[in-house]
Amino acid sequence: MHENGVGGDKKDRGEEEEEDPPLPSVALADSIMQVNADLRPILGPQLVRLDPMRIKQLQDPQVYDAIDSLAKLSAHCLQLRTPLTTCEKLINSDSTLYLSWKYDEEEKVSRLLGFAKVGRKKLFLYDAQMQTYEGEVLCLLDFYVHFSTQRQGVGKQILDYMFSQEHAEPYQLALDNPSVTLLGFMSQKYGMNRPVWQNTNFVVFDELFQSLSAENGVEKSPPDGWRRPMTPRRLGTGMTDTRWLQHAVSGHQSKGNAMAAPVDADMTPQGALSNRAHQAKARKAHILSSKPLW
Ligand SMILES: CC(=O)SCCNC(=O)CCNC(=O)[C@H](O)C(C)(C)COP(=O)(O)OP(=O)(O)OC[C@H]1O[C@@H](n2cnc3c(N)ncnc32)[C@H](O)[C@@H]1OP(=O)(O)O
Repeated sequence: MHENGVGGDKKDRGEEEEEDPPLPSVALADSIMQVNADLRPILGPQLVRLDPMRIKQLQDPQVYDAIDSLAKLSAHCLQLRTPLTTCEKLINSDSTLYLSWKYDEEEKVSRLLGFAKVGRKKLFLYDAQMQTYEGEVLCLLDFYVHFSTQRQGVGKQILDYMFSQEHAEPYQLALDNPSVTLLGFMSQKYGMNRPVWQNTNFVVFDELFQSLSAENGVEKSPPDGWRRPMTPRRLGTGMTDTRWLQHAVSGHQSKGNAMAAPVDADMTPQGALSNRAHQAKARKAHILSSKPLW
């Protein structure tokens, strides 16, 4: 987690270039996100907002285990050694978990389908013209839908609910080191197809900066907590490219990559297997070598 709010070192996400153990089988993975109880009295609706206080109040080891297990699958999918999300970490954080789950009346079990973890972070950002911005941004820190349930609309339901609860629009969301799948999802489901990579590995969308710029010749005032330097500093040539992760992990290994979104996913085995920490380093090296910063 990035307690300093500026992206942080990827080491704290547990990213390693070591080989990971094989993915759990579908049967095992199915059983670990399942709770043999009716969680309706505990969780309430099937889309639920769990802030740290609410998670603490759950006081239900079965629910904690199920959430932790789903978060482990998320980490495994992204080739991270350590999960980004655990109930214990959540209780001691200022992040919020949005959880989708359902009760199976026939089998009398509750199943966790997916989650999104978000938090507000103070970020230092560049737009595509290398103007600098500083502000508190809603960040998507971990997002996963169980692989048996992907591409059935659950992810969109979770984010729609999250946006309504956080009173935010999709363009106001920053993505923490997103996968190609997530970039495709944001493009396809929310029309967000102009990502601006930050050297902290966060991605924001160009629309965020557009929303702050002049409209009809009138400068819009920035939202609360935002400031833009009065004299924007121009760095280098003043231009930067939209950068895509060339070899990013593209969702679950058992799923196809075809999508109707303009995302340049690498389909080679090397691309699929290489991990995001490596790409982040390569991208940073490219930025530093090709664009003089001062
Ligand atoms: C900041 C971070 O958390 S980065 C990590 C993001 N998480 C991951 O990449 C983990 C693996 N992927 C997932 O868990 C899920 O696919 C999520 C969370 C990205 C999306 O959840 P879903 O329930 O699948 O989303 P939903 O069904 O609403 O939308 C599906 C869209 O997502 C994208 N998508 C989902 N899975 C895939 C895939 N395997 N290949 C390509 N695109 C995909 C596509 O745009 C797809 O639209 P389409 O099916 O019409 O082509």
